[in-house]
Amino acid sequence: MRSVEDHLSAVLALGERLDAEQAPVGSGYGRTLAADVAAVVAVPPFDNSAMDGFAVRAADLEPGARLMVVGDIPAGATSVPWVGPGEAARIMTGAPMPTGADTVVPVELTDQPSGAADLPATVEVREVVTEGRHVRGRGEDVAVGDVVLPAGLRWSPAAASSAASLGHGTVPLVRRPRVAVLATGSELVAAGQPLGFGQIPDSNSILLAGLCEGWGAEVAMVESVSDDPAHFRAALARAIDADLVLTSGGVSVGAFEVVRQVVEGDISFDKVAMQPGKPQASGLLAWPDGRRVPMLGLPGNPVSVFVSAWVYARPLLAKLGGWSDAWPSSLLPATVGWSGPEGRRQFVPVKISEEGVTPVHRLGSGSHLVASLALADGLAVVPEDVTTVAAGETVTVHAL
Ligand SMILES: Nc1nc2c(c(=O)[nH]1)N[C@H]1C(S)=C(S)[C@@H](COP(=O)(O)OP(=O)(O)OC[C@H]3O[C@@H](n4cnc5c(N)ncnc54)[C@H](O)[C@@H]3O)O[C@H]1N2
Ligand code: MOO
Repeated sequence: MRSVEDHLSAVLALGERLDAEQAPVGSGYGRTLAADVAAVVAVPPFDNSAMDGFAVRAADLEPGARLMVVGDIPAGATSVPWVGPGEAARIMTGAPMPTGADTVVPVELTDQPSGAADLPATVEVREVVTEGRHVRGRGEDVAVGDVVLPAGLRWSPAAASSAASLGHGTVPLVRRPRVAVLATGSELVAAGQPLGFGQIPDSNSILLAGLCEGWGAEVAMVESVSDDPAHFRAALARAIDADLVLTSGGVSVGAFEVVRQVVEGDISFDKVAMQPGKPQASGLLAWPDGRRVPMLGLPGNPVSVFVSAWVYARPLLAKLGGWSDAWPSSLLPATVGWSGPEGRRQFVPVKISEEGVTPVHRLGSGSHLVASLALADGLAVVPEDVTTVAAGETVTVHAL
């Protein structure tokens, strides 16, 4: 049997980071910045006032000083007056500093009323401030040419606002990986539809599509197909634009394993030393146009799908999309004991609480226990050579 690490290496070898394209700064959240972004304008772009008040010369300031008001400077003003000795200009927050002035006295420290008021002829300074106070200098945050956003940054609203402030309208973002999800099984019925004998609701396609979207991929196609090879072949042909094809089911050793029947050869079928998730298919699909596209064939059992997606699909998508595949873990005590298989790494969906971790189902890591998955906020990992976990023992737990 293949180790989890060996299978992960094989999976990660299937793809490279996708190309980047220029995208408007206010779009593409979750995608990865492909190149360093430097400031093309200074931040702030000009000396401006940090307060509503009066721009003055510090040399004129003393309690009770009365200054001549020579102009009004709202934010957005395209010209500014000259402020000479003994003079002041009314100025608003964000407005450009007038030449001659070096300091701003907030309106509250003068004899003038706050709020909408006519421009006064003179202003009396009641409280003195130090030279340069309340002036935001050009480039004091960032100078032109400074690299502020490093390549590899995951795009976010904060990054977008920063890029806009640095003078950019577009930035190079790695293309979002497009995923095609194909759930196989003749027993599958769409969610909410009545079940005939032997039928079950298709939950895997919903699970995989949602997980991939949450990790930052674009789900380009979600289909449920029967175990008829012709149906599966036709569905695969519709997935031709995907960067990753994810299937569920049909990879084991039964008589009607549709995924195996259609793609074995290009795709390899392996037994991986993990539970759940033992049968795994992976490889490059060969499209008629000559392109080779990664495919992961996950086992059909719902918990196997969940675990396999977290352990293999998530890092491969991270590699395609250019973002980090870090998966934080911590050591936490088990609140109850459980057992696991010998020679296979066990992944147990758990609930994390103050006391420690508790399997979300009394049957532990059983691969068909789909209903309680929703309660899991962690995946406990029990090493291959450990077959029992006792209450109070610590286990490694990944956050979900
Ligand atoms: N003789 C052996 N039989 C099996 C072995 C083995 O080693 N020898 N391995 C078992 C393990 S472990 C797993 S996991 C499964 C994987 O089988 P498949 O990937 O071929 O999956 P299916 O047989 O198609 O389905 C398994 C199970 O999951 C249900 N299922 C499938 N698709 C969905 C879906 N979209 N939504 C909800 N549930 C789904 C399906 O009805 C089956 O109950 O093989 C074991 N057998
Ligand atoms: O390995 Mo299967 O994935 O136990 O259920």
